[in-house]
Amino acid sequence: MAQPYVYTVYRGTFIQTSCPPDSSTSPRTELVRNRGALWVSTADGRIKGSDWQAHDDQGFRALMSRMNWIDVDASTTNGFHVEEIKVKIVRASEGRNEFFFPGFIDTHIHAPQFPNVGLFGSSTLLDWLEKYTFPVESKFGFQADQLQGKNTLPESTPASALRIYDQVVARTLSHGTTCASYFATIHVPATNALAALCHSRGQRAFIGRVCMDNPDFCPSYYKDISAEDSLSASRSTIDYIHRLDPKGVLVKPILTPRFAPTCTRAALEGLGKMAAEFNPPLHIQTHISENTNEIALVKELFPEADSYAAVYDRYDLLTKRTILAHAVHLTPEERQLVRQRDAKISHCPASNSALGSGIAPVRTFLDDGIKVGLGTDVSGGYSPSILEAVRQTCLVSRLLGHTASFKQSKTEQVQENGHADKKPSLDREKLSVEESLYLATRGGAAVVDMAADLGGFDEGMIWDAQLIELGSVQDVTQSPLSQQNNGVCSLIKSGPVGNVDLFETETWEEKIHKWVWSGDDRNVKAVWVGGRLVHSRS
Ligand SMILES: O=c1[nH]c(=O)c2nc[nH]c2[nH]1
Repeated sequence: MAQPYVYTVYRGTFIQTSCPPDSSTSPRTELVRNRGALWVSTADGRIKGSDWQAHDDQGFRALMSRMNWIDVDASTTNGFHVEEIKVKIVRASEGRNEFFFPGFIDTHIHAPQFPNVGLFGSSTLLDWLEKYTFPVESKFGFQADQLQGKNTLPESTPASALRIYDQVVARTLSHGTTCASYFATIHVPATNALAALCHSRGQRAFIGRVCMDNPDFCPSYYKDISAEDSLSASRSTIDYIHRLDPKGVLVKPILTPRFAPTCTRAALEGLGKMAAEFNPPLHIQTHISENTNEIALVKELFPEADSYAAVYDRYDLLTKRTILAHAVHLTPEERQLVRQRDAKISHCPASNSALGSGIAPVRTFLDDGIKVGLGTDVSGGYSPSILEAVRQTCLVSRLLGHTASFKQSKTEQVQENGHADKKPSLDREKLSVEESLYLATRGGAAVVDMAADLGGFDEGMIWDAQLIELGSVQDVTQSPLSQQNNGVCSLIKSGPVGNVDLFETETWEEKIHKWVWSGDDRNVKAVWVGGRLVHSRS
């Protein structure tokens, strides 16, 4: 039987990001590396302390003895003294280039679209929704005609839906995603099942039942019956999640008007009121200004509003707990409104490229003081990996300054104000690896309103973390080629992991760059959420 222990003590290298990549006046975002020990309470999963002197065996022994700790795996029952505190030790190997890194936060992902990963052809947002997305999401509940003559209750969930939800949670965990803000579907039972799966697998999650009650936009086979029905269905998932996790330790509800075109005014109004009813007010997530045809449609559907952002604001849906996905084409006035309301932006570069939506001006958001995190946006996005989102964030930021619309907006600013907002320079728009990693961790934490708890290794933060293994230089003495002579072909335990090739000529910062550009889930050796081991690569 496992022996109880008070702390888990993590030993090895810890890497995290430092200051936010906002404004030219603040210091550059950097990676911070510490070597030593950090301990986490098994009672609440929070970081209780660290000792960077304990980076070698002598320093670690000194720490163990100073703290009166005893290794639970090395101790025997009769060797234990009352005053000793039992700890479990988890070690990151130097030789294998292992390090602890904060868990990734996916601020925008559609769980039911997981079967469509990689399927989007050459569609753009509105036709993609019709052709790929609504059909796959509609299968998460039973239609009335499917129920006829069958012994199936309308409140049940198809087995295939449960399988997909289980798969998406397992897959994102394996990529180091410790927290995700999920869009589910309109179906209450399946949405509740997603919440229960995250809870049992141990992934931190925001779960949103999607509201879509506008009969003029939503397909007849996939829509809420009415605004009233939409609100009461949302309320029932909220109640369920509050019963499942009363303190919201791991799983929380999030109101999810899909986007303005799918919602009637009555539904938007009801959702804004519902968010404010709770203390603290509920989180909200939606899409905004992803695609130019979508923006034109919103203008047509809501002629009374000055802008797309103003539609949400009108119904009190722009709050400090609101996550706005995409925001590719926001106007300066909309950005100002978003900033005033302290609403947050989920940047989804893979999806924006895949659906040809455009390039979001992340540097401008940050200059404006808007908080930004990263989203995979499965399945507009083709990958469930936030590491891929980090890569794409860097890449698209290098192209932004070259686009005609970007150059045009800067020219217009000069014509209007006599100067551009910031000196237009191609380099200015570029986001570095360090900045993108910041957005994937601390940035995401701010977007889900948990900046004090997640995204780093500060004392008091929750241990949501991943153990990354880059591997080592290929050991030629172990290669099958070198062993041909004696006919032995043993398993190679040294050498690279996945696609990351190291030559030991790299600085530690360069190793991180190699991880970002060439790494994947093969490099994720273990993942913890709230101190609980929730994934390990076997
Ligand atoms: O990328 C997106 N994915 C969606 O499912 C969606 N719905 C509205 N707007 C959307 N954008």
